[in-house]
Amino acid sequence: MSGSSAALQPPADAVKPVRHPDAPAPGELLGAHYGGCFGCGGDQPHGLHLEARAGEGVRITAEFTVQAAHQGAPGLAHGGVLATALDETLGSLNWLLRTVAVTGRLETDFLRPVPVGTTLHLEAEVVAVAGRKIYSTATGRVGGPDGPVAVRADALFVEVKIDHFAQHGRPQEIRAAMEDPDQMRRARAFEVNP
Ligand SMILES: CCCCCCCCCC(=O)SCCNC(=O)CCNC(=O)[C@H](O)C(C)(C)COP(=O)(O)OP(=O)(O)OC[C@H]1O[C@@H](n2cnc3c(N)ncnc32)[C@H](O)[C@@H]1OP(=O)(O)O
Repeated sequence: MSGSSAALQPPADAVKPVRHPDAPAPGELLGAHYGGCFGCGGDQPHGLHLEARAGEGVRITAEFTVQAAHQGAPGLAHGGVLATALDETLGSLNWLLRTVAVTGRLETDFLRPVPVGTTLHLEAEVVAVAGRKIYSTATGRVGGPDGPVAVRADALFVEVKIDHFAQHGRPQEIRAAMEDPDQMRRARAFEVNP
C-alpha cells in the first residue's frame, strides 16, 4: 500500500521546479555536503556514506550499501536507516534548486526487507514548489537501478534562512563547518549559494 497524505499534495498554485543554472551537470557526483553528516559525511564511521549524483532536470540518483552497523532485525537494514537514506537523497535535491531547506515531513513505505550487504539504488525528484514549500518523491530499488522498489517516500521540504542553522545548531560544529577551507563544501554544509 502507498499514497501520501493530504499534507503532501501540492496545492493548486504550486509551480514546476526550476533547475538552477549553476546546478552540477547531470552525472556529476555531489560529494558530501558536510563531513559530519550521518547520511553522506566521510567523518562518520557508522554513517551511510551515501553517494549522490546529479540527474537530468531536478532529479538525483544515489547509492547506499547497507552495513552491519545499520541492522534492525538480524541481517536486515533498520527502517530508520532506510528512511535516512531517502531523506538524504531528497535533501540533496535542494542543491539543484540552490535553495536552503529542511525536511518538514517525510512519509515512507517499506515494501521489501533490505538485507545487510545490499546496495540501495535511490532516485529522487522535485515534483512541485509552492512558496517556501518543496514537494519531492523518492524510491530505493534493490538488485540494480531497475530492480524492484524496496522503499519509497514522499516529502515536504521547507525553505529556511541560513540563520536557521546558526540559531539552532551547536556552536562548535557551526564554527568548524564555517572554517572548512573547501569553499564549495563550506557553502553546501548549509546549502548556501557559494
Ligand atoms: C546536499 C545535501 C543537502 C542536505 C541534506 C540534508 C539531509 C536531510 C535533511 C534533513 O534531515 S533536515 C533535518 C530534519 N528537519 C528539521 O530539523 C526541521 C525541523 N522543523 C523546523 O525547523 C520547522 O518546523 C520548519 C522550518 C520545517 C517549518 O517552520 P517555519 O516556522 O519556518 O514554517 P511554518 O511552520 O510557518 O511552515 C511553513 C509552511 O510549511 C508547512 N509545513 C511546515 N511543516 C509541515 C509539516 N510537517 N507537514 C506539512 N506542512 C508543513 C506549513 O503548513 C506552512 O504552509 P503554508 O505556507 O501553506 O501555511
